[in-house]
Amino acid sequence: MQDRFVARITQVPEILATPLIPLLGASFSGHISKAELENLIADSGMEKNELLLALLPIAAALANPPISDFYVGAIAIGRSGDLYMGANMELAGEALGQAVHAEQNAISHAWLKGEAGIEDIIVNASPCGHCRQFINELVQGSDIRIHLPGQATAPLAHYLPYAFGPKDLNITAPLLTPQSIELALETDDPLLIEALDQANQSYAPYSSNHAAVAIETHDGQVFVGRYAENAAFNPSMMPLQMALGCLMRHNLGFDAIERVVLLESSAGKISLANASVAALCAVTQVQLEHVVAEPC
Ligand SMILES: O=c1ccn([C@H]2C[C@H](O)[C@@H](CO)O2)c(=O)[nH]1
Ligand SMILES: [Zn+2]
Repeated sequence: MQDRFVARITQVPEILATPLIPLLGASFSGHISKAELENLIADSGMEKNELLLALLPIAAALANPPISDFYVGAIAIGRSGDLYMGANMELAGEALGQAVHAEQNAISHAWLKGEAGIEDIIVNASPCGHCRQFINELVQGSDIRIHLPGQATAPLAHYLPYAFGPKDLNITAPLLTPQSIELALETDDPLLIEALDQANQSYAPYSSNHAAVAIETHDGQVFVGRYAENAAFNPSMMPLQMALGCLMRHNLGFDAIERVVLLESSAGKISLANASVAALCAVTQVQLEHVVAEPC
């Protein structure tokens, strides 16, 4: 079991901790497959919703909150039935607006793994207004079931009545709808090719700035983030933060970073370069490589 789970596992009921511990080895990064979940239900004898809430201390253990020291854990359940954990990530020394909420990290985790819909979100603290707004941007967002400790499960519409959302801006394909953008770039650099592939799956209906970040670590691993815009603009999730969230889930420190590429469209009404440089400076001295690709 990884060190970060040692203290947290004591908060998990023993009937669940026993079958869970073998999953929390070195490679665990917050993903539990549907089959693994079914085994946990069978082995623990716990009811599913009770078990999901009982997993939250493990999700919270993925957090990196150097400013607040407040650990938020979230779990998104994809249409496939797989579980995707996420936790809050704060960038020490940078503007608070550069932080990522646990719910956003869990949702982006599911998106990066190919989920085209989310059925349930489980969180250990009441989701803030910004997260409710972010969830409302998702495919069938108002129907997503929200599970909180001590509360009856209710759809997002209960937590965000009279919502503002994509439809107000005439956008009919919400976030998680598979995207197939066609940006092109002449390159044989594998990191740029990965960034291009991810940018082509990014969600930018408001600015047309299809964008992605690819991070290479010293040991050659690659972590990616796609831009995910929100109708209310400010809750949008930046690709750099999404990729840093992957590093965090994989238990890697920011000192593992070797290269960072931001690739964005030449057709965008905005650029994420300045904001990304500011966020990146907070975590590493590695310089941002900024590449612009042309729509085909
Ligand atoms: O819905 C919420 C509310 C807050 N936080 C995080 C953000 C920040 O890191 C810390 C304090 O607000 O908690 C979340 O992750 N989700
Ligand atoms: Zn929030």
